[in-house]
Amino acid sequence: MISHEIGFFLLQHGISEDVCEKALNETSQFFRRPLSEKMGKIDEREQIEYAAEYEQSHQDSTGEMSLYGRLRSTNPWPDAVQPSLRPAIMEYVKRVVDIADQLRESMCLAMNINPREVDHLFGPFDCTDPSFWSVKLVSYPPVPSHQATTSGEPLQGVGAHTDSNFMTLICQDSHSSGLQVQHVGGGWIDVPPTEPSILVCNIGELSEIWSNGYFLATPHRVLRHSSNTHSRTSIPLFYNPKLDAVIKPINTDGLMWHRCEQKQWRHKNNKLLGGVGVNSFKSLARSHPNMFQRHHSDLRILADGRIVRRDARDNASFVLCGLFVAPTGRIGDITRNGFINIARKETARDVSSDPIIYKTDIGHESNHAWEQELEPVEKIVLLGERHSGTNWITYHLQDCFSHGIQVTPHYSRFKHWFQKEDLYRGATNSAVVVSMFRDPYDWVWAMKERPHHAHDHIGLPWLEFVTKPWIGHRGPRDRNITLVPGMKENVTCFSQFSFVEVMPCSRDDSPKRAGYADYKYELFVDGSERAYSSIIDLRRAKIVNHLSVAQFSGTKAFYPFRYEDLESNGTELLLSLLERATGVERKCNATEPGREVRHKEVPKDYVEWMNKYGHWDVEAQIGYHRR
Ligand SMILES: O=C(O)CCC(=O)C(=O)O
Ligand SMILES: [Fe+2]
Repeated sequence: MISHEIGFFLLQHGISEDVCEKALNETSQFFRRPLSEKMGKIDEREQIEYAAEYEQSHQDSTGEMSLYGRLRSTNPWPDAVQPSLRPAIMEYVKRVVDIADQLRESMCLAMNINPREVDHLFGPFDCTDPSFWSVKLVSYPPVPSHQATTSGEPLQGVGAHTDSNFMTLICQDSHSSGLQVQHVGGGWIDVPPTEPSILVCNIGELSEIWSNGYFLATPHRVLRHSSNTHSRTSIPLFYNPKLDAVIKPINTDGLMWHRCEQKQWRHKNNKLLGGVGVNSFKSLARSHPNMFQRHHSDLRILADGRIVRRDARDNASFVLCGLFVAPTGRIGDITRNGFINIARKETARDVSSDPIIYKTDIGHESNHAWEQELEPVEKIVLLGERHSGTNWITYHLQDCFSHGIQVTPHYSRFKHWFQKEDLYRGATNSAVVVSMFRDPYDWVWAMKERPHHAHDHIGLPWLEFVTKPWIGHRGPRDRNITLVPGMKENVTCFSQFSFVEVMPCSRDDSPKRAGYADYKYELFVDGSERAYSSIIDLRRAKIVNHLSVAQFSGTKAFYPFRYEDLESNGTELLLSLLERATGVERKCNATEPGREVRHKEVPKDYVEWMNKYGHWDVEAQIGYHRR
């Protein structure tokens, strides 16, 4: 066995080739059916998943059903549209599970242990408590010509991941390629298309736990090559011990091998879980977060992969896989804790009330979740406009977390500015973002008193300040840019703004003024070179923009907070959310609750003006209302 560095190998299996071929043919026939029959929609890959069937739900010894016990269910086969699918796949599963049983014996022998010592962890195929296998029928559509890049770069089929189960055996397409395995150096090795007489085998995380690292779960991915003219079909069989089995490391003292370093991509929160049931349930929740949320709305997954019942606080708001999901499904629902729920776009289609995925599903969603699982959280980012308490919180968070993770006021741009998803793509792959807001009456007044960056607004009486268009002027450098044809369109200004997004564009046109920083006015985010008509409109756009950061692909968790709540409730909630999301333990004390926030003393007619002209629909999304 050579699975210490790369847990992948090809196996000449000896089952009748007919069995694999039939299963592959039935699978590709199924995926050629019209969408209505497949009950899904095409994305990077289409998949349909079946698992070991159980007669009835299982009660554990305490009389209460374990949470993962919900996995015990039956499979809805598409017998009505393709009756030949079920027997072909079940025959395949049975034969491949048998091979997996034999491989498991070989693994025991390789580690000098008696195979009979682990028999109790696995169950015969046809019994009431079988080994918990699952099988995926997968089809990766070819790259459509309009998506093909000129360089022929492949598209993603499945992002890099390790399998969480014990061992995976795959009968795959003999024509179309795509599967790749990562070697310890980080590069990728192609698995060539293989004949049906071959099974591609790979070690899963449970084997890694069991063998104490002797066998390694190895990252792999699937690419969609534009050279593939047909869909690539594959049928991974995920072999597992019994659902109730708990896998513990064996004693490997007598074994000699070169132990690989823990891979960098394994985030410390992505713990290897030895319980087969909890591990499988975690995998389901992470691969299909939306569906999990829909069918198990009383549960939630913690950052470390454990699934628990919600407690009272979570009824207000919770984080699933780094996404904010509103229990009410509404956007901008403010909770007592002072943070808002933002419902992420739903990409999953509805499934029946069946608690487990046995229907065609969308690959995209699961790919995304896998990537999240593999990428460590890189940084805590703090965003917020001027005068929103961001400095205080940045220092506090640096104090608490810098020993374990970077805390920074920069995301795609510095904290105050409009954020843009496609800037620095790749540079920030996984950030936990804290976005701060301040009471609109106090914020506008504070800006009036000290308009950082907005030098043309210094020293104005309040009415003039709030009604003056939010616009600056360009300088000689900017004017030169406009004189050169094509330059304005191509130039990049400071903070990665384009020319039409900021005034001025050139750093030389942006003088500093003591106490007011450099001169800079942001224009409309839509690139029309229009200015916001006042600070109120700028504020509205900024709130919308900073909330949209929750949807950025690099945002793994998003916590909007009102400055006033942090002051009066203390920072305990924020710190515990960040600990959960990053896995880094704080080295500081939360601030004490009970600090009174004193609002600014402002004239009555200013309040009336704000009541009349503030954008209260958007303010309500972050929990601010008319006085
Ligand atoms: O399609 C394949 O060949 C592999 C798919 C895979 O890695 C998975 O579903 O875990
Ligand atoms: Fe896999």
